[in-house]
Amino acid sequence: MSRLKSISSELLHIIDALQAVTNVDITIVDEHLDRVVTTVKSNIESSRKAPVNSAFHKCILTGEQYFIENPKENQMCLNCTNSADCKELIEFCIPIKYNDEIIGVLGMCAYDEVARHNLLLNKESYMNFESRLSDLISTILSEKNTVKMLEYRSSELLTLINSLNDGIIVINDNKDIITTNKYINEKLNLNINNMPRIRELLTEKVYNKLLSVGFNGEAGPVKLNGIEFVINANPIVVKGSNEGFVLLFSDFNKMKESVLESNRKKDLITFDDIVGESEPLLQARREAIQVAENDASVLIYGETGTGKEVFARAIHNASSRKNNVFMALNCGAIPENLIESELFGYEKGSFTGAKTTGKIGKFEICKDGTLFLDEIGDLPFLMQVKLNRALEEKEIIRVGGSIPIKVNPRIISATHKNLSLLVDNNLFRDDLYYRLNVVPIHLPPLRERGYDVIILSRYFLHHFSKIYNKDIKEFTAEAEILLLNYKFPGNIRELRNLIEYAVIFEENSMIGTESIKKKIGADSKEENFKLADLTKGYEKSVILNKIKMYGNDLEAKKKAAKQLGISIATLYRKLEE
Ligand SMILES: Nc1ncnc2c1ncn2[C@@H]1O[C@H](COP(=O)(O)OP(=O)(O)OP(=O)(O)O)[C@@H](O)[C@H]1O
Repeated sequence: MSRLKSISSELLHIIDALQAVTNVDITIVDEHLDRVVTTVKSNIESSRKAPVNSAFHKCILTGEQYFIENPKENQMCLNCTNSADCKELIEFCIPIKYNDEIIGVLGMCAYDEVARHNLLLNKESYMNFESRLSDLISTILSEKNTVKMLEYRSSELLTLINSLNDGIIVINDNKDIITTNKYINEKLNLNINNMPRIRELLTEKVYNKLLSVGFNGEAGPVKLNGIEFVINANPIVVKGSNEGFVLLFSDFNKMKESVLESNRKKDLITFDDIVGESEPLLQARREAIQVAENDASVLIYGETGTGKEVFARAIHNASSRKNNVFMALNCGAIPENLIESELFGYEKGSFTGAKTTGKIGKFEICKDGTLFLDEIGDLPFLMQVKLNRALEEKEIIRVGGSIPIKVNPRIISATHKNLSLLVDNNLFRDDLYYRLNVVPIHLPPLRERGYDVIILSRYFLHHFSKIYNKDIKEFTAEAEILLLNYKFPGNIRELRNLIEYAVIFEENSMIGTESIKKKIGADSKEENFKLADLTKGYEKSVILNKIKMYGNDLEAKKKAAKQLGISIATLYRKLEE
């Protein structure tokens, strides 16, 4: 549709008014010569296109005005396709411009002598009318565009809020419901023709909570129509004044479920995923399996990278809480002033930098799940008091809030520090220590796990070969000896990174010492690689391999020793070297 046609009703008003003043007939055609509006009553005149090569046509082509006093004889009209039937006694064509473009023509035509006389008399003033006419039409078109844009934006917004998987309720300053989306209508059985007031929809407690924060913050979870919602209110501010509020209703269980889902996807770790056969690891594994079933607090001791979080996840996944959330918080990695809000959440605006909506803390998110507090030895003293109180009373209060919230997460904590020493030196509260240390589990460092280094190395080799699409299936004997002799201060994490590196850079079909040395060369001590040490390490790995094959009891070990042609005493001595 041409631009002029899109404003035809407005144009009709204009030409009616013009005709009343000028007493001449007025026609407006668009750039295709289609008549958009006309005051000419004759059906034939008003319905057909303006003729080709007419003054209208030329006006569109040139953008010039044409005043034709004697249409029948004028040179201009000679080629006009309508010249034979033309009934006009005089004609004046003014181009209509919009953004410097000719989008049509306004034509004034007289069909009787009185009108002709009128037009002639006012010729000068009509000639000056062009720019005002264009201005008028530009204004109408711009307004039309704005309205169109607003209509588009509003249906765009409506489509957007209706496609959300959260509920939206918009209320005005009087707290009347103005707009709702499809989701909340369905979940709360709302009828758009008979909306309750927001106060009737929410519980009194939640309504008052939102009111107390000026409908600019979070409330809930609240059960509405059987669903638990967390409500986030935000003001709609127009030129500095509050015109209403948008309330976002999020399904609390879905929020929890999404954390669960990401946990599940990330690593559904079970005890079967804990690789290793050394006695200290098996011992820790046995204890963890035993304690997993009940809700006792577990404190896992171990150096960095020994698998404390892996154990915590395996315990959670073997417990009755496995279908609830598991969350980890590294108490040593979070600035002291943020730990409390991370653990307990905060109300809107409780501190500089706090989100305007407030935030749920980890305690609340995994209130029925497991909270893993890593590096618990780094928890600031004041937070130890608060944590102890939360565990004792099974409730928390958000930072900046006053309402107690019931929570009951299982706590698994971990540390690489000697907590009882910290307690002796008054650096860790004893009451919290006893609460957390119900079942202590000690994870051995890799250097005390003997042949596990090789088992883990092979496990990671297989894992990364698949990931990097490499056909590397084993290590050379020298590479295994090198691994057995290295001390791995970063434990399993370091070993894992080392094997990943070696898989990426190895060009042969077996991982050799070169790829490994490239990574640990700087950290490893030269003497580790003296021939005597390498031989010892190799002997040990061969013996451990046999033990793995025959078993760990005395009879099996005797059999292994016989196979290797050494006495049982030599076997033990070589294992201890
Ligand atoms: N028994 C295991 N079998 C396989 N992989 C393991 C095992 N234990 C740990 N890992 C891997 O080693 C890395 C370190 O493990 P994790 O993060 O659990 O250690 P951590 O003791 O919690 O470390 P930190 O004290 O630094 O937080 C991870 O990549 C983990 O997947």
